[in-house]
Amino acid sequence: MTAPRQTQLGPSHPIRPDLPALGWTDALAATLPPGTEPDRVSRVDRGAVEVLTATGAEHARLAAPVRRAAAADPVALPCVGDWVALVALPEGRREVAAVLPRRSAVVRGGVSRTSREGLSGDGQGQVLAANVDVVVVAEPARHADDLADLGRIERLVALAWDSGGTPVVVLTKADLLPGGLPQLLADVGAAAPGVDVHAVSAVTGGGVPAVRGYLTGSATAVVLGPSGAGKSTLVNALAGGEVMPTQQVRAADGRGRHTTVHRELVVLPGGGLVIDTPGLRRVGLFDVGDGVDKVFADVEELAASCRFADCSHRGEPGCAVLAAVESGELPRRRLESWLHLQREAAWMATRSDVRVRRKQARQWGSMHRQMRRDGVIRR
Ligand SMILES: Nc1nc2c(ncn2[C@@H]2O[C@H](COP(=O)(O)OP(=O)(O)OP(=O)(O)O)[C@@H](O)[C@H]2O)c(=O)[nH]1
Ligand SMILES: [Zn+2]
Repeated sequence: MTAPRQTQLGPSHPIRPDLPALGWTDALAATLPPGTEPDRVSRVDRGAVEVLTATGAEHARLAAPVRRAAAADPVALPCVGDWVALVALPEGRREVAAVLPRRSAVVRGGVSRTSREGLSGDGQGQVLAANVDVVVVAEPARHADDLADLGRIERLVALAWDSGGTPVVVLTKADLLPGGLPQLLADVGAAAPGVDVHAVSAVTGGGVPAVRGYLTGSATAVVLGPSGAGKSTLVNALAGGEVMPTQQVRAADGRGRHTTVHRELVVLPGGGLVIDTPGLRRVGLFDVGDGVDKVFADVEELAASCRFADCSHRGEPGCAVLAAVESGELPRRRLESWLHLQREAAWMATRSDVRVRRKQARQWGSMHRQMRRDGVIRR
């Protein structure tokens, strides 16, 4: 967190006692437009958000400037975990006048219909969660006959690093793989160097306290992973009760929808917050930073000692990366995964317009100026 700045808040925006528990800080308070009140988005529905208040959840519409900004760039849409500035409307309802600056955001690309190699053709991104401290990458230790998908873990951990949060890999359903766990933990550790890896089981409860350990104070975690990974089950285990319906429960109620539909922010009774998300199918990189380099730090190090600085690691003489593959030190799968994600990251990085707009969306200043022009807020 940057150095908190003391601000003078008028009587129109009193800070309710529950806000710090939701993660409200002096640094955020310093960005709150005059005449507005802060709240944290717990859920997003088409064109409206649900915010957490001292007395429960409240729906709020988006003010015109927010709608316009989102039409130009979906990244500007308020998202679960966002802090928003609300203005009271005459009819007693409240409206989202601005999205406050995000200190972290999990943004995925590749969500548009026009795609090239499965990547977003128009460079638009989608914010999956905002203001998270920890990004839990949930991957089943075992799913049917398959073991955890290391490539999917590498991709999601790269996305997590680029969010500004700290990735943590959680291997779920550990009870389904009693004998093979130590080897799998070692393999996952090698696929995500420098990242904590935990095995959890909702059946035995094992590993859940370790995950809860990340959620002290007002820390916020988001759980990402494929459908059926056990994300909602994990959120319930963390909350110590059925706050999110799981696939099992949804199947039992016979309503036909077995997966989580909304991203939702859950306040944990013992402190901390966790965001449950629907299963992810395709996740493109978007806000490309050094996430891929971090996930493949070991391969980057090897590549630094290739004979040619521009080695493509495809067969040049003196290639240290291929030598490591041949000696068995580096799995070929990991080399392919690295090359693939590097290509994708390079392609996204050429979309400079994306980076510029992304930065704008992070900065609330432009939206604030627009709101003043539109008379949504005074001063
Ligand atoms: N054996 C075992 N089954 C589990 C465990 N965790 C979850 N499951 C089961 O796996 C299924 C999927 O769990 P969910 O929590 O609904 O999965 P999800 O990741 O939230 O799925 P989506 O909502 O579709 O994204 C359910 O039938 C759970 O009972 C576990 O630790 N062990
Ligand atoms: Zn090489």
